Amino acid sequence: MKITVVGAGAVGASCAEYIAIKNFASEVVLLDIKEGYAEGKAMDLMQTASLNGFDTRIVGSTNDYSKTADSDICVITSGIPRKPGMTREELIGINAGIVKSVSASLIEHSPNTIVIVVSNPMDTMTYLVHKTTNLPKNRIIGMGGALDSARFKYRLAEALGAPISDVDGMVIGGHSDKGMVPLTRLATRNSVPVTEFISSERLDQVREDTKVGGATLTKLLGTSAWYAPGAAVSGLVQAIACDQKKIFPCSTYLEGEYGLNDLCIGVPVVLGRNGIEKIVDVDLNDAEKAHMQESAAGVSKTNGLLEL
Ligand SMILES: NC(=O)C1=CN([C@@H]2O[C@H](COP(=O)(O)OP(=O)(O)OC[C@H]3O[C@@H](n4cnc5c(N)ncnc54)[C@H](O)[C@@H]3O)[C@@H](O)[C@H]2O)C=CC1
Ligand SMILES: O=C([O-])CC(=O)C(=O)O
Repeated sequence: MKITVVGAGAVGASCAEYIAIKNFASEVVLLDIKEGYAEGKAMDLMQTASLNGFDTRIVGSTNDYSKTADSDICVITSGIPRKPGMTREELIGINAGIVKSVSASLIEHSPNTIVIVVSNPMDTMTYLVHKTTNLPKNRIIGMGGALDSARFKYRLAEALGAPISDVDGMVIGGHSDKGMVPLTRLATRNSVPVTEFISSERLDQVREDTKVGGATLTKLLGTSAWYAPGAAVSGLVQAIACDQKKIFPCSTYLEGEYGLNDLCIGVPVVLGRNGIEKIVDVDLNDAEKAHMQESAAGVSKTNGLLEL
């Protein structure tokens, strides 16, 4: 199993590290445009192999796509991150050009690959890959909901005073400060609805804290987060590589599902060897449907800024 990660920055390197530590891939190619940077990160990571007990070979490349040839899965993290006070949508001007050229180069060398898009604004970048490449839609996956759901579980556990392993919950919708739809109604603590344990006011606070999860970290760090994003990507990569058939909320191209059309947005999907193997239809109530519609309107507005 060969995996390429483009962008050897904070998220790309974290992603390569988690993939290697999980030890399911034979090779990870890290590629960056900055001279020597990916080679340096790859060497540093390889020097953790005997310490962390993995056999995955991590190879660095300065913009040489021949090294990525025949990758089973390609992850795109190249592009600029936001600074405190910015929205993800403000990154579109620079990142659209990067994602368009990187995806074309990747597919030229790995025509059968599955692409995971991470660069922001992620739903719009996923849509861009859908519109500008000939990959089938099951092989274009946007990562956002897996991370947002992990943050939701962190906030739920905090509010419940429970271990994170006891809580379950999912965030669908757009990967943006306003567009996320944390499904509080369906969140559980060991199968019991969380509403049995906390007030609706506290649950509203969990929802709001989850939605601004990325912005909160960006304010603290001066740039956006990387550990949880890297771990979330590695979860998707593993589900595909190991044909796990796990459900994650991912950004995918919708054609009528959830009443939405012609956009990529986060909905639950089954991930396996063929990428997105099924879109799971969750029965939403009227308020949740309205939040999804609002979220979709925001994503479509950003998509409208693309020069396609
Ligand atoms: N979807 C999600 O949940 C998340 C998305 N992100 C996004 O991921 C992206 C990367 O974030 P970080 O790793 O923190 O940024 P970073 O600045 O640490 O790394 C980005 C890397 O991309 C490289 N790069 C730029 N143009 C390139 C090109 N044409 N070809 C190859 N490499 C190129 C840069 O040299 C840099 O090393 C940002 O757009 C950020 O907003 C970050 C966290 C979560
Ligand atoms: O907040 C950001 O800009 C990066 C990101 O998407 C996240 O961490 O959720």
